[in-house]
Amino acid sequence: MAPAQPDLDFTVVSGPAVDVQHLTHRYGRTLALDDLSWSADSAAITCVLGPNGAGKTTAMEIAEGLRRADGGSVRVLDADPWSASAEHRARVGVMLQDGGLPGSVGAGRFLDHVGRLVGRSDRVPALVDALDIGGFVQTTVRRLSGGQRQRVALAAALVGEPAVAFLDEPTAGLDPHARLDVWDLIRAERDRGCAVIVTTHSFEEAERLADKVVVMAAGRSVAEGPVATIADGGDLETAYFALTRPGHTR
Ligand SMILES: Nc1ncnc2c1ncn2[C@@H]1O[C@H](COP(=O)(O)OP(=O)(O)OP(=O)(O)O)[C@@H](O)[C@H]1O
Repeated sequence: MAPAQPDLDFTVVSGPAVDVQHLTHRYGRTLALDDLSWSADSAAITCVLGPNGAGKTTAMEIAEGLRRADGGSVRVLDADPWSASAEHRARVGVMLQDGGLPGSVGAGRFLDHVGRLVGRSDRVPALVDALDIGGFVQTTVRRLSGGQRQRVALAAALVGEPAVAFLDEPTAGLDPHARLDVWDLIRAERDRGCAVIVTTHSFEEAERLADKVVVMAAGRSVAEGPVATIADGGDLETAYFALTRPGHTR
């Protein structure tokens, strides 16, 4: 459960940390988002589930301020992420699906660089420890395994102690130990007050982590709520298949 009193000051934010309302987005003739609405609270983990192509990454990119929606609105920490200030962006952590890390830089050097950039070098050692990065800090990013690279990308997303963190499939391809480390870290971020938004294809991950689940299909939200509410006495997997089968409507 989320703690009642997070230790960060979020007094400037009223309502949800992330509020997506009636978003639409097209890529040419592909309708990627079709009247999508959902929200995510501070001090809570929101897991976004949905089939390939459901629009999860598109919605995240819009909320991160990397892409502009065709219609609808998105508010992150009470600001429009597309036109938000540098100060706002510094409060938002982003872990992209393909990492976006510089290949020729050592993992430790890269994290040190990001830590200095956001003025939180002090956070780097704890993240290196929590994600078991110590064994490969000297290795250049391009020589890291996929799972190691992912852990570095996650550390980089969290080093600034963000108020909102968007994590796109943070545990995909990780070994079971690393996955537990990442889950513990995500819970710790939630417990200090962060709104953590995680896209995943893992029912186990959603069941173990989520304070709230958003199920997307064909560019829309087809269910939103705690796992127990969505599963409705059954399991999440069964509910998911019923909600996301082709032709399903709310
Ligand atoms: N840059 C792009 N150009 C054209 N079409 C795109 C682009 N990005 C996404 N799409 C299309 O938009 C739709 C939504 O894609 P998106 O990547 O948002 O889905 P997703 O739910 O994140 O999928 P996955 O689970 O595979 O990561 C898909 O039909 C996809 O082919």
